[in-house]
Amino acid sequence: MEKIIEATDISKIYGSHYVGKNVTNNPIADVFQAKIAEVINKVPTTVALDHVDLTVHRGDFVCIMGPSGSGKTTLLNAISTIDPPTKGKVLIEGKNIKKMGDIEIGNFRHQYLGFIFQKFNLLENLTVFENIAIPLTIAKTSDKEIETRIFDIADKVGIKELLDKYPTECSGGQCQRVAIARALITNPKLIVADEPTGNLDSKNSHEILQLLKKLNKEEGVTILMVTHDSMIASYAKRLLFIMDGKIAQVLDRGDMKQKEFYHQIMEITSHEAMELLEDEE
Ligand SMILES: Nc1ncnc2c1ncn2[C@@H]1O[C@H](COP(=O)(O)OP(=O)(O)OP(=O)(O)O)[C@@H](O)[C@H]1O
Repeated sequence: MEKIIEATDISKIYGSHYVGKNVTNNPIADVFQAKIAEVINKVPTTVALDHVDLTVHRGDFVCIMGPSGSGKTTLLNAISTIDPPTKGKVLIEGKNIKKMGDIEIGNFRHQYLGFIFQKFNLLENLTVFENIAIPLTIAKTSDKEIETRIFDIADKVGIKELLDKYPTECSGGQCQRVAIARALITNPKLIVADEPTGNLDSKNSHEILQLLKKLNKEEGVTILMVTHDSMIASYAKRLLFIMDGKIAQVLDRGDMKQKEFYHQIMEITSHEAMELLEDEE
């Protein structure tokens, strides 16, 4: 199967160690540099990702779960060009993202990736139509094509009647559908979703996941999603549990029914929760 993402041995270290180099031949500058090193090195380093390997194939629906601070968002950002890893290699469609310049990264994101965030990130002074059109306008797509594509995608995600409204006139669930339409409008190879239902109630969360599932099944859209919610995670085909920056466990759904998969996920997450509880006296 075709590989969309191949991340090999990636690590992310925040607050890296700085060594002042006495290369200036200027004693005042050298003292100044040593002082800077001293201050910077007081900031503790965090190993947010620790030698992680991850491969995502075309048509996958992968979910990343794990406790708060375990490195879920860092992993998502590291493999989606938002914040590259400190060490290791990330290939998207065979292209090494570390070797790209800013302009190339911008074009690459536009061409290959669609982002969905918890906070929707819609522009409030633009209509729903205009919000979805943003990526196409930037790519100088003709007005006629923009219209055709927006009507098509609006139909697929169920927001045809909202196109003339402003985001402030839409509900949370509707706003997330708009954000999904905007993410899909360029036909990206990969949808990257960070807690896409974090701002929604459970009914809307399930509707959004049904939509993502349908897009994955019927349109072959590849999805990589972070969630802390076991029920939401049970929509995925593969689950990665991350712990202290490492992939601690991988769970494949295979032929399992969603309920059965959910029970397996619950078993793992409740075990984690149990470890946080103190024994009774
Ligand atoms: N920009 C940053 N600078 C320094 N440390 C950071 C930065 N971003 C994240 N971290 C640290 O890296 C670790 C992983 O953070 P990350 O946001 O990936 O966790 P997470 O699993 O997504 O957490 P949550 O579920 O709470 O959103 C944490 O210890 C966090 O404090």
